[in-house]
Formats: sequence, C-alpha cells, structure tokens
Amino acid sequence: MGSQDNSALASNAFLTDKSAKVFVAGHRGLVGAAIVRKLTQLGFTNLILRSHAELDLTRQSDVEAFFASEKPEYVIVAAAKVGGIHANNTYPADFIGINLQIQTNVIDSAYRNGTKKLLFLGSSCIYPKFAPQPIPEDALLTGPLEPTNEWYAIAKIAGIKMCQAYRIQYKWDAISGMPTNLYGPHDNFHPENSHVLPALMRRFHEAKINGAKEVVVWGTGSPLREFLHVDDLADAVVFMMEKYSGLEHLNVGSGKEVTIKELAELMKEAVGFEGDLVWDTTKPDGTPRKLMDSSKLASIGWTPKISLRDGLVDTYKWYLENYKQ
Ligand SMILES: NC(=O)C1=CN([C@@H]2O[C@H](COP(=O)(O)OP(=O)(O)OC[C@H]3O[C@@H](n4cnc5c(N)ncnc54)[C@H](OP(=O)(O)O)[C@@H]3O)[C@@H](O)[C@H]2O)C=CC1
Ligand SMILES: C[C@H]1O[C@H](OP(=O)(O)OP(=O)(O)OC[C@H]2O[C@@H](n3cnc4c(=O)[nH]c(N)nc43)[C@H](O)[C@@H]2O)[C@@H](O)[C@@H](O)C1=O
Repeated sequence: MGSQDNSALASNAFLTDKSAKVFVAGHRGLVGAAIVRKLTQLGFTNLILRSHAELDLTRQSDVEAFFASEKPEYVIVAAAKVGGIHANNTYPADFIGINLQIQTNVIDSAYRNGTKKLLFLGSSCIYPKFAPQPIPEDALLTGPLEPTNEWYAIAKIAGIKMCQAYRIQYKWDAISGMPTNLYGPHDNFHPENSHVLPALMRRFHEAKINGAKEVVVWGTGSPLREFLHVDDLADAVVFMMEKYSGLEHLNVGSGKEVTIKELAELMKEAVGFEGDLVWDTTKPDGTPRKLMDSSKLASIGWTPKISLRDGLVDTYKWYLENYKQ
C-alpha cells in the first residue's frame, strides 16, 4: 500500500485550534461520552453534538442537511449499533445494516462538506477468528471471521475500506482506529445485550444486594479478552487526531489479556459479592482469543495508563452513583 499511503496529508493541527468545530457522533454512548469529556478537559469550545433523537444518522438526507448546515471541521465517528456476543448473534440485520448506513452517511457527508479530518472507529472483531496473536493490523482479511459477530465485522471492515478509498481517490484525511473491548462510565448495562464486563458488574451487584448464593456467567470461562478503559481510548483518539495520518487502520489495545474466568473473579472482588460462580455452557464463547498488537500506535507515542483493576473500581463507583435501571 506504500505508494497510496498519503501520510503527507498529516496536518498536526487538531490541538492548535480549540475553537474548531468538532462533531462527535454518538456522544451519549460509552466512547462518545469519554471523547467529549477529554475534548472538554483539553479546552475545546465548539463541540457539535446531536442525540439519536435529534439526528438519526441512518437517514441520509437528514445527515446531508446537518453537514451542509454545520460544516464541522473535524469528525469522530463513535455512533454505531453496538452490543455484546448475544446481541450480535441475535440481530445480524441490525448490526450490518444500521452500521453500514451510519458510517456511509457520515463519512460521505463529512467529505462533501469540507471536513478536514475524520476518525472512524471499528473494533477488534474485524480480524479472523484464528488470527495470529497478538494480532497485527495486516491480519485483516486473511481468514474467516468469528460467526457470532461477522455481520458487525463486515460493516466495520467496510468503514475502514471507505476511509482508505476516500483517502486514495480524494486525498482526504480519513483515518481508522480499532479499539479492543472497552469499558467504563456510560457503558450499556443491559442484562443480555451488553458486553461481558458491564453485564457481570450489574449481575454481581444485584446478586450482592439480593443476597443471592450464586451468579451465572456465560460460556466456559476460557476465552481470553483484552480490556481497555474508555478514558484511555479517548486519549488515544485525540492522539491519533493530532499525530496520525495514514492509510492503515491502527490497533488500540491495552496489551493485557485475562480469561473470562479471571475477569469474573476480579469483578466479584471489585463488587464485593461473596457467593459462587456457575458457568452456563449453553451460551457461546465467541472467539477464543483476540489480543491485538498495538505496537504501531506505541511506536508513534501512545500507550495506555489505566490498569484493569483500577478501571473496574472506577467503573463500579460510577455505576453506583449514576446507573438508573
Ligand atoms: N464498547 C466496546 O467494547 C467497543 C466499542 N467500539 C466502537 O466504539 C464505537 C462506540 O461504541 P460504544 O460507545 O461502546 O457504543 P454505545 O452503544 O455506548 O454508543 C453508541 C452511540 O451511537 C448512537 N447511535 C446509535 N445509532 C444511532 C443512529 N441511528 N443515529 C444517531 N446516533 C446513533 C447511540 O445513541 P442511542 O443510544 O440513543 O441509540 C449511542 O449514543 C462503535 O463504533 C464501536 O464499534 C469498538 C471496540 C469495542
Ligand atoms: C467488543 C466486541 O464485543 C463482542 O465480542 P465479545 O468479545 O465476544 O463480547 P462479549 O463481551 O459479549 O463476550 C465476551 C466473552 O464473555 C462471555 N460472557 C460471560 N458472561 C457474559 C455475559 O453475561 N454477557 C456477555 N455479553 N458475555 C459474557 C461471553 O460468552 C464471551 O466468551 C462482539 O460484539 C464484537 O463485535 C466486539 O467487537
């Protein structure tokens, strides 16, 4: 891809103008809210934010009208149909259709309305189920996907390719970041449709409050997952907006993995539940392992700061103070 790698598009100007218009799509979600917190801390004064109710990003004409009127200088795409293994497996049409619509509308309208730079967020599920570990960026499209999330993965791969195609054809500064499994404040704590970490936090908390003797955890407990606190991701997003401009997507991980059993034990301790774990092996394990190789991002100067243990304590504190069922 060397000759097409328009790294000369790099402007390193994102942090110099804090009054620039920045559209954070999906600002009420786990990731979008963390990016807004980070940009606000940094002194950005002109964030453009629209809730789903105010602007449905699947509606092409509404998105076009919004971009034509607001003309954001920078765009961060953190709006998506997102969920854990059960949601991905149960609603394949939503996961491919809604995500293709949102990202296509936003990326195309941003380009057509003069946005200087756009960052698209994908996910580590884009890689083949049995990719080499840790997974380098160039493992993309080298093998079959994990079946529980292939619909979502195909949409995310299309988003990466769309950014690359616009970069090549239009010399436009669109980049992509692939975060590992995330957690933190404003996560989705739905009992079935969420990811494992918020699901277990809520289940252990409710078991503790109700004096339950056991908590059910899905699968065998053997899959390995890499977790990153969303405040670290927001820091990486700002870093990439400032420092990175290239054709290739960049992995964003913590470099540390735990088994689901280890996660459940850590969660039990963080929440203070004293009963037993029961494994429901009728539920899918999903991909056995997906540790990403984030050395490219590290080589340009970004590394994470928040340990899983500290992040769990911080997130449980947020849950206790804020979560309303
Ligand atoms: N959570 C994770 O573990 C990971 C997340 N990512 C990526 O990060 C990004 C954000 O994920 P996350 O913050 O966890 O997801 P959330 O579900 O927490 O947030 C998604 C946001 O997108 C909004 N949204 C969804 N559909 C629409 C729509 N049609 N129009 C307008 N807004 C919409 C949601 O609004 P509403 O709730 O009102 O619908 C919500 O604010 C995604 O691209 C995801 O792939 C990547 C790796 C891991
Ligand atoms: C971010 C990522 O997220 C998803 O992939 P996943 O990593 O498989 O996601 P998960 O967090 O749902 O599960 C991780 C592991 O944990 C186990 N597990 C135990 N108990 C519960 C439980 O109660 N809920 C859930 N959800 N999982 C549980 C579960 O069986 C699995 O083995 C995709 O959406 C994918 O598209 C994607 O991008």
